[in-house]
Amino acid sequence: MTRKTIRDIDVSGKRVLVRVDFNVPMDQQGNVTDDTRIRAALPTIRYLTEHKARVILASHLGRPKGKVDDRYRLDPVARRLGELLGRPVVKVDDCVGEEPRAAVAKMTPGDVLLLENVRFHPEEEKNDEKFARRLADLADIYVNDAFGTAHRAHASTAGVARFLPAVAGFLMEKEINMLGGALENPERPFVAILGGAKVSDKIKVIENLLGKVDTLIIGGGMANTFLAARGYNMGKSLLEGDKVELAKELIERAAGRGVKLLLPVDLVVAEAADPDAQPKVVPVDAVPADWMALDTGPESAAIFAGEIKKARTVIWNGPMGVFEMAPFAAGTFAVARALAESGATTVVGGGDTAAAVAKAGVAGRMSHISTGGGASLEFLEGRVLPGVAALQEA
Ligand SMILES: Nc1ncnc2c1ncn2[C@@H]1O[C@H](COP(=O)(O)OP(=O)(O)OP(=O)(O)O)[C@@H](O)[C@H]1O
Ligand SMILES: O=C(O)[C@H](O)COP(=O)(O)O
Repeated sequence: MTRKTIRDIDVSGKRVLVRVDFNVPMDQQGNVTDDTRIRAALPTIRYLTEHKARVILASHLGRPKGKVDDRYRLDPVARRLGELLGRPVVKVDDCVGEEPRAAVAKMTPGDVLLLENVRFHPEEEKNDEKFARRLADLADIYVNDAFGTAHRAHASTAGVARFLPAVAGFLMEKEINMLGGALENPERPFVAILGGAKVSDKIKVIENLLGKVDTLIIGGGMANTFLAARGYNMGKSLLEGDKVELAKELIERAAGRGVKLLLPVDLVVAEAADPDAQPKVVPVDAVPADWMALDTGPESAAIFAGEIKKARTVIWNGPMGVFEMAPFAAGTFAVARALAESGATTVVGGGDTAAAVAKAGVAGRMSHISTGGGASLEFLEGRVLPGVAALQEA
């Protein structure tokens, strides 16, 4: 799945429309509270400005449902981007029509312009051809650097590529190389760790990974359904009763394929998911009827860490417990530290998992933290993302 990138084309003097994913969290006052995704797009923007392109950035923010909504305007993003670039970023109040056209006409090589939220137009999410053409009319070249939105077949992520030479930015390239490299060509042993709340979100990911990994570690809320499939009583734990049969099948499939499947052997349980709860550690066969499992226990964490340290490639999606609450964070932090110390190629996906790695203080020690939530999950399912498929093959 190799795609052409901005290195492969001449951008000098050209108007380059760059789809970025500036869908970032903001506070009530409209300040960007986490600029990770803006920083992640800087290498592409800097390369283009240094190579004298006219850089026209497009993004969505939130889900304004096809209408102008002041809460989802991109002005705070333009301010933050200007600070990070150390140069002014012109922001216009629409993404198509007269105002953007006039602003683009005024640009000189090396300038950066940010268009308004593309989702203020209902045509964006419908991947409307006319709307895609109107976006394309602003530019000579299209660059997709929005990996986080590459699983959406929208006008600015896919449709526009029909009308312009379409290549990947550096973030898109890195995401494809790191996630794709781990999946397609991993150094072995290859270990995948899945956690988070629910099995149902990640069934296709499990199925795809079972054909690729040497070891699959399952923790977090989703482990409860697997433990129930093994016959344990999970008390009041979060559990998907309708997925227990499927979990049994997946356990059998792992065995049939020679994949080592590791589930927790002990759990941190409490009467409620409460930061002031008085938790205790129990073996998996001793969850009290009125209690719930909220973290992977210390013995499990040690077993998981031992397996991770033997690995050469590790993919991780989904925390091992309710890490947002201190009494239930130890399992997740232990796994994060094991990745940091493993010496393996470590690829982390998912918004909550990325937050957990940062909270554990080891974000800088991962090989790659994906900027995609849904996009990284769909990638791990083995799907070709529409935003990637639309780009020219290398
Ligand atoms: N044992 C558990 N019981 C209940 N909830 C749990 C348990 N273990 C983990 N969780 C919850 O799972 C959530 C994270 O799961 P999710 O699958 O959404 O992760 P992610 O894929 O990294 O994040 P995102 O979906 O935001 O990209 C966390 O909020 C965490 O509290
Ligand atoms: O944050 C994300 O996952 C992406 O920006 C996509 O947003 P969406 O789920 O609203 O399409």
